[in-house]
Amino acid sequence: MSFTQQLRQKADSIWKANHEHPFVQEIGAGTLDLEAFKYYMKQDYLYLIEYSRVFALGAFKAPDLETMATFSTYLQSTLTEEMSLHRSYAKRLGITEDELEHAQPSPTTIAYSSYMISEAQKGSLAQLIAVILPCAWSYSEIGKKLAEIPGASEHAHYGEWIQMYQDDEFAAIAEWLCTKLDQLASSLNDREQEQLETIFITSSRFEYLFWEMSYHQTNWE
Ligand SMILES: Cc1ncc(CN)c(N)n1
Repeated sequence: MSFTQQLRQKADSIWKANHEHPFVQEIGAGTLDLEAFKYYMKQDYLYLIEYSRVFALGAFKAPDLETMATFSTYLQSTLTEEMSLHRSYAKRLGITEDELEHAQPSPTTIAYSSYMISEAQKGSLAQLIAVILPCAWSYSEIGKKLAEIPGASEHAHYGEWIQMYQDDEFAAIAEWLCTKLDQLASSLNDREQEQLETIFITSSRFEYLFWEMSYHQTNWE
């Protein structure tokens, strides 16, 4: 079993909880409260700005031009394709651009984004990948699962969200990150591999907290 498959297995109970979270389930059923979705969109936009910075740091830390170019491609696709999904939803749901870019980040958004940026800045390229891998990979898994529900991808509100994350082009990001991390981990000792596992599990837990925060629309007050 590859290193990243082992990580996935170790985080399985957290990932199951993410898949089963009411926010995710109700997107699939088309019954999610639209106010919770709007709240999520705003917080996720802020999160994606920081997530993009991690791809920029990946390009900076890349050991070769091919790796640098791929990080740069995914930086670009997050800023344009993934975040235009949010911009398009915002327009449709009556959220102004100013509201989208300047929403008050919730404690969970701050904690998760700061954790990502901190690990990416202080750590190796392998640590940087371990911190963003659950983001790319779990959304791809969730998108593909929800797309199996008849009619879910055509839902008036949530269909577009499912279509974005079930796409093979989106899945390619996680696949590439897995390949890179498997290569990098193969030359690491047990202690360094355990460090990557801790980071991967922490990000997986933050993914859960992000669904929770969105479902309950929690912020400072
Ligand atoms: C919180 C979170 N995690 C991951 C993704 C997928 N890029 C996202 N949009 N938002």
